[in-house]
Amino acid sequence: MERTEQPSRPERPSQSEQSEQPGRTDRSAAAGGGRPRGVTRRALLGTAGAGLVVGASAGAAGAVALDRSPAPGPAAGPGGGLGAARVPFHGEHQAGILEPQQARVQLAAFDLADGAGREGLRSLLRRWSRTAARLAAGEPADEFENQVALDAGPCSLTVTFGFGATLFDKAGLADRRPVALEPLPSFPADALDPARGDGDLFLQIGADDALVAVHALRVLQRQAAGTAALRWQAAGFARTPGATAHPVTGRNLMGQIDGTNNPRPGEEGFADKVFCAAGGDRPAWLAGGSYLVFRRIRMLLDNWEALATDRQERVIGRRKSDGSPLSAPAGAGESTPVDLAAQGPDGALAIPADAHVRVAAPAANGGAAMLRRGFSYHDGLLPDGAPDAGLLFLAFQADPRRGFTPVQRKLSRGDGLSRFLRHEASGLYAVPPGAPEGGYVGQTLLES
Ligand SMILES: C=CC1=C(C)c2cc3[nH]c(cc4nc(cc5[nH]c(cc1n2)c(C)c5CCC(=O)O)C(CCC(=O)O)=C4C)c(C)c3C=C
Ligand SMILES: [Fe+2]
Repeated sequence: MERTEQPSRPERPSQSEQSEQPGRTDRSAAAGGGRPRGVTRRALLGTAGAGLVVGASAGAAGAVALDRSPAPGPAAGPGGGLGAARVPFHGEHQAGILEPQQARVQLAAFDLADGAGREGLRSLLRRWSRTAARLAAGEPADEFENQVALDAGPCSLTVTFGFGATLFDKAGLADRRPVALEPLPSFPADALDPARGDGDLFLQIGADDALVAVHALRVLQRQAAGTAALRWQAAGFARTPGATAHPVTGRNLMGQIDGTNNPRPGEEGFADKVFCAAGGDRPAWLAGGSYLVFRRIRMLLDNWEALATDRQERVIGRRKSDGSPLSAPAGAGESTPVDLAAQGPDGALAIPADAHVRVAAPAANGGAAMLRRGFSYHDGLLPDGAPDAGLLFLAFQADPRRGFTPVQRKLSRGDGLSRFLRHEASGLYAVPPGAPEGGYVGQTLLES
């Protein structure tokens, strides 16, 4: 049975469409295009009382809880409702950056085969883009369709492509490698396994259904045969839409509300923090693109869970219950601004000197900022019985030399949270701009 187009397939809204907060823009608006053509706000929000509901305090792209419960009517049923939500593949920026995080993610990196060269890369990127666009629109792949996800709609599928530094030499593009794609420095306590990081080509595949994401990966992997081989793969998850009674920013496996203080689309300076511009040492082909830092960060959950809640909260600087900063009264809510100077009745800092939010804050790092979009992972137990679980940290930024690197340098030295973390794999990728209709991701690199 083939999946068919639904007559009234709702588009998946951007963060701003969900939050309805003034001053925010949706993915296309951030790209200067406004709401996707032909999609009304009503379609984006679903019918009254059903569909998409958003919290006022949501702060993070990808951290906004969203009720995508099926709307009544013709879109319900197989591929309808939540499954019918779709994110257009084409646009100024690639999909999977500004949209809310889906419930599932597959991350994968590939290495280019010897001899594939520039032509092999171009052909692969064309095929991958075509397939990603078809799957995101709810159409079957036009090659290697294995019918694994036949009954499902696109479930907000996004496929985001990244290029590792090693790609450029192999594809005869060394002169086009961005300077900012230089390897990340090693940080104290890094315990990185290169086999689970780096890679020439990177894919972030997000969907609200695990099978839809795995299906996309499988098809893309088979299309790469002979041109690029899978180097590593990781599966992650975030909160499933509709899992909470009220929209709340998602939690990580330490139980913290994670993603509150992300840069927000529509805020002044957002694009400068997240997207690349041309000029200076910044290549024109990457304008409108971004850089993605990936870190596989294992959490020492047995140690963490042995800590009393009030001590856990002092490690972060925010309460577990509602994410409110320790500088504000309990119950103030996660959107309450952090006051790093606030003192308790005893005169001590309300947010401890080594609290994660203090050490990571842009104010403490010369304004360094990034758009975090991480997913949890839980891959069973290690030989010593500890959970192999943590965060697939993903952060988009305009320049890692001004974003991730200075912040991680500081965290690795003075962050109370780092006692409970192990950085086990790492990757840095240039994320090209989005492709126009009829184009492919990477075209600006390969054809300009
Ligand atoms: C180098 C960058 C960062 C890494 C690595 C990192 C790992 C990491 N963080 C959490 C949990 C939380 N982080 C929070 C805030 C926060 N984290 C970073 C950067 C890195 N985190 C920044 C820039 C910020 C925002 C700081 C601010 O401006 O206030 C929070 C608080 C809620 C929030 O704002 O998101 C939590 C919780 C974990 C568990 C983790 C590694 C596993
Ligand atoms: Fe953090």
